[in-house]
Amino acid sequence: MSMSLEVKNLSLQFGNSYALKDMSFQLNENKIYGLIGRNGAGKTSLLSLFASFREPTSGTVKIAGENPFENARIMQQVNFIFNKDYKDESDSLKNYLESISRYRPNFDMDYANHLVEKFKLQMNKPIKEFSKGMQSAVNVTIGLASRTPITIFDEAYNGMDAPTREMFYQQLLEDQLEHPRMMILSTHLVSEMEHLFDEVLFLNKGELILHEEYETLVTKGTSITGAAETVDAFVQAKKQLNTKQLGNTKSVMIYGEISEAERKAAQANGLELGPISLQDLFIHLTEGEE
Ligand SMILES: Nc1ncnc2c1ncn2[C@@H]1O[C@H](COP(=O)(O)OP(=O)(O)OP(=O)(O)O)[C@@H](O)[C@H]1O
Repeated sequence: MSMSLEVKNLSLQFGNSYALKDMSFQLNENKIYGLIGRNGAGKTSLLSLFASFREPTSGTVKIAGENPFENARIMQQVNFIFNKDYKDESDSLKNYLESISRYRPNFDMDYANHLVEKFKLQMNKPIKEFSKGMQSAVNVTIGLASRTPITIFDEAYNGMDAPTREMFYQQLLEDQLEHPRMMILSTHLVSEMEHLFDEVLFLNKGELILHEEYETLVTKGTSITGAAETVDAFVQAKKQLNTKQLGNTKSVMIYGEISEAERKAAQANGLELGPISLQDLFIHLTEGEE
């Protein structure tokens, strides 16, 4: 079964307000997608439609060509990892992992044990007694060890400290090499996660404002620095994201292709061209009036 995920003219309303507006895109198997957006942009709403937690108001989601809603065969192919509330979970981690392994056909218990050791979790302790960061490590262990063809991590790092997050990223990349699957990672932690992404989707106020390969995206963002008039002349026909000026020196972030001829002309005119980070692109492409 080919694990593509196709979204067409998708909208989701809560009452009169749109959480998602007329979105269309396609995701393909075995790639890692970064789903990036500010608070309230619609990330969880979108992911909950993939996980069949609700139905769209209009438009369609198709997974492997089928509507996933109340479709057990398709839902077995999707694993939605979110910040679950474990306050009533008195099962030990060991029992909990065993019960999950029964309905996740690719679940690898040896690998789960390896992750439990890496994350320094106690197998015999009730999950409700774990700290917040440890509960997130439990979620990540389940998400990785289940090896589900579509694995979704919705801000799965919640409460994890920096070394634990780093371990998560490293395990994810290593396991993806051996057992490729489609992964969707929603996050605000753009700078520390960007190295994971094959493709990036930016959501802003319920709209998909950009879907691009990571490598292409970062080459499209450029900072232009130099004498104010020369910078102004160069950027006037470009999409400008942010401007800073100190005396007569100006620096403008732009987004878009720059031809080799333009690059040479800019340098001949004394302008400096530099890369801008995905974090900067995120901040400046999604800012604006609230
Ligand atoms: N159950 C709900 N009822 C009403 N409105 C909702 C509901 N769930 C989400 N919304 C609204 O939909 C919009 C998108 O919310 P969503 O949780 O999808 O954003 P998000 O990008 O995941 O945000 P965050 O990064 O803060 O988790 C917000 O305006 C939110 O208030």
